[in-house]
Amino acid sequence: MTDKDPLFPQTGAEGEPLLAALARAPHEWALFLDIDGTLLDLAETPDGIVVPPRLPDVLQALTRHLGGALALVTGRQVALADRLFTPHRFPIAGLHGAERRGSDGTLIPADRPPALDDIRAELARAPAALPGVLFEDKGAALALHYRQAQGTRDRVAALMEKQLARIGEGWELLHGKMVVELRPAAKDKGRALRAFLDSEPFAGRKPLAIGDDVTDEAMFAAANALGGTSIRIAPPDQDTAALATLPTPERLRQILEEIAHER
Ligand SMILES: O=P(O)(O)OC[C@H]1O[C@H](O[C@H]2O[C@H](CO)[C@@H](O)[C@H](O)[C@H]2O)[C@H](O)[C@@H](O)[C@@H]1O
Repeated sequence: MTDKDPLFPQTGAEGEPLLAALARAPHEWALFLDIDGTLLDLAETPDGIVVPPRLPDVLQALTRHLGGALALVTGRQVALADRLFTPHRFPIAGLHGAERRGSDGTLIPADRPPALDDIRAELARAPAALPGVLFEDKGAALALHYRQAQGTRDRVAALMEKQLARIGEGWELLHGKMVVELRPAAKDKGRALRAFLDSEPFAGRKPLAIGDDVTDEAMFAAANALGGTSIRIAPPDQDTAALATLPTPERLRQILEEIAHER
């Protein structure tokens, strides 16, 4: 093991043994899965993602093996994620934890203050001034993507800083993968994971959190602190709180499918 920043204790360990441990004792574990860059390959645009045809059924089979203790934890809206994995609906935290639906099926929505509407209108005009930038309206959160206009990163960040100053307390900017998002600050993926573990059928299980991005770090830290573990889809030398890595979403999907078929 090399000396690491204490904030980022990852050892370069591979994630596969952790998933093997979950496969051996599914009644002991709760599985928390990010979507973009983790279950799904990243795409050039938010709408460009492709859900491999077998994936929804694989997740459904895993949910059964885990006694229902599988949740999606995503920056997407819950409604959008439901469409991705139709016909199945999973327990889920959306908008990076700002909205959440537990296994009883009740959605706790995110607050959507009227002040957000003026900002929505301004950000919707941004692509006209910044060609290649995409505006994503997520209802209670707003995002500007610059994957197709990487030279605009600083201008996108400055425009989003301006919106943050307008809306004031209780909001934050998240800098994800070629995206800047304005979202409610009070809830994050770590708090969402903790809320799932306070309820059935997650309670009493060890969390395994899998994500790929800086926005997943709170979830990794929570899983580690609660006696569980975490995997980041990233190169082995990535600075992260996750305790292990896997190289690609494709490898993760292969392993999940193997576990689903083994059972
Ligand atoms: O928490 P996640 O499920 O990982 O969602 C994070 C964000 O994912 C999406 O944006 C990212 O994926 C896009 C499609 O691959 C890509 O084009 C973009 O550059 C990425 O940032 C989504 O659009 C966001 O709303 C999510 O917050």
